[in-house]
Amino acid sequence: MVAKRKPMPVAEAVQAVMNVGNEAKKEAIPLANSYGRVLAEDLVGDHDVPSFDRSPYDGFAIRAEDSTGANRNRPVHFQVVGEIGAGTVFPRAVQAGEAVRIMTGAKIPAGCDAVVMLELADEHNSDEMSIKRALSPGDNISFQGEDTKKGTPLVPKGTSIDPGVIALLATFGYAEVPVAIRPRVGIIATGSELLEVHEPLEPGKIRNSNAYMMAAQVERTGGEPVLLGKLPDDLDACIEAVSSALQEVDMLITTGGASVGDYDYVPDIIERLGGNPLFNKVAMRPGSVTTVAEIDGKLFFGLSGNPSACFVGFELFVRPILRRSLFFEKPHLKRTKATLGKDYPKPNPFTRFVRATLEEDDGRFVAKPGGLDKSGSVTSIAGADVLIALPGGSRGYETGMSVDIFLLDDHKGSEWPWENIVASYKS
Ligand SMILES: Nc1nc2c(c(=O)[nH]1)N[C@H]1C(S)=C(S)[C@@H](COP(=O)(O)OP(=O)(O)OC[C@H]3O[C@@H](n4cnc5c(N)ncnc54)[C@H](O)[C@@H]3O)O[C@H]1N2
Ligand code: MOO
Repeated sequence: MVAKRKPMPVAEAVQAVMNVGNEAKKEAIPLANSYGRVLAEDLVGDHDVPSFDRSPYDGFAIRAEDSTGANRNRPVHFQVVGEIGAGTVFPRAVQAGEAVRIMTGAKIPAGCDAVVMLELADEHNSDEMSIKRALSPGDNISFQGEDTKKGTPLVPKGTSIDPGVIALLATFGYAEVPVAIRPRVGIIATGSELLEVHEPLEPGKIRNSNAYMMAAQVERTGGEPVLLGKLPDDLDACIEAVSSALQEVDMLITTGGASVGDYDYVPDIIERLGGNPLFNKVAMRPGSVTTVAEIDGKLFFGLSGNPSACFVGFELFVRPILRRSLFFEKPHLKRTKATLGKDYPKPNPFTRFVRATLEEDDGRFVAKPGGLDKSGSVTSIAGADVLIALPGGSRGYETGMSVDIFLLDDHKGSEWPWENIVASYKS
């Protein structure tokens, strides 16, 4: 007789994993390699940006008061006393009636408080120009600190480094960037039916797809996958492999063997290695067999062998703790609402996480369950944008109902109807 397992509610199970401390650690890496990594310290501007008043235009820097009264009939003339490009500083204070030819990005010379655009100045020769309109102090100046002031918090730690963050890191002189060390996540596939990816099919066998899928999930989350191969259904071999893998990695995932069958060894492995089980069944579908334990102070995830269940188990249980150990403040999948795009008549006592595509219809997000909705299905994972969360109960769900969705990719969103936009901006 197989011992009955008691399913733990999903939220409680997720919390149980999050309660296991997984300290985030940092390292310094070159800026050029930091894209996609996670910032390990708050980024605070240590100087004003820009750090000096500068010209936003090619033109002439003047004293605004000297232009008083200029109009079309009575242009005001200036003596052009020099020229500066960006990076060059005019060496002296500008006097009454003088102008400095200045290029975009150059520091405003001392004494000047306005810039006339080149197009609005009449140049008479290389050392004289006139203008037909008066300027006010501050006209056409990019002021020191207008972008950001020294001491302003700009990007919190735990943020993915994207091109905008890279621009800031470069602006503030981070040749080396403090980033979270990518936790090493070991992946072992179990099952005597598994073939390597390059092997031809044989009767009763399948290729190991879960290990590679999870390696990609680990990478997408920000961790470093460590593929540790596949194991036959042999308890001693599994125990040996899990035990030595745990020495090498920060957390370990196995796929397969988590259920109650004759060769489902996950419970035995945990027991034999003296692990502390957090749960061995979750009130969800797919992935009800998801088992998590702490062994030797490290998290051990026994995910289902069924591909869709394995996928969901990773996103719900592995992703958040991995993100927590990358300093993320909000480690869980982003949640929002959408309209159900297709009937889901199958009632279930457990919460269901249904793979679906996300489309936009008349300004609303519509989530459409796609493909075969079985936990053994592999095809419906590809192309899934979201997981629809359907609470357990005795009824099904109808098209048009409002449902919670979890976004599988941080940057998901509907694509712009680009041709329409281009058409509407034809000027
Ligand atoms: N009597 C019961 N049988 C089952 C129960 C149950 O409660 N009572 N639960 C079912 C549910 S739900 C799930 S989910 C599966 C979970 O099974 P395991 O985690 O033990 O996984 P396996 O039996 O090893 O494999 C399941 C399925 O997935 C295929 N598989 C395994 N590894 C991989 C891989 N690396 N890549 C691709 N596919 C893989 C495997 O061949 C099986 O077809 O148990 C149900 N049974
Ligand atoms: O755990 Mo199974 O995936 O519920 O279907």
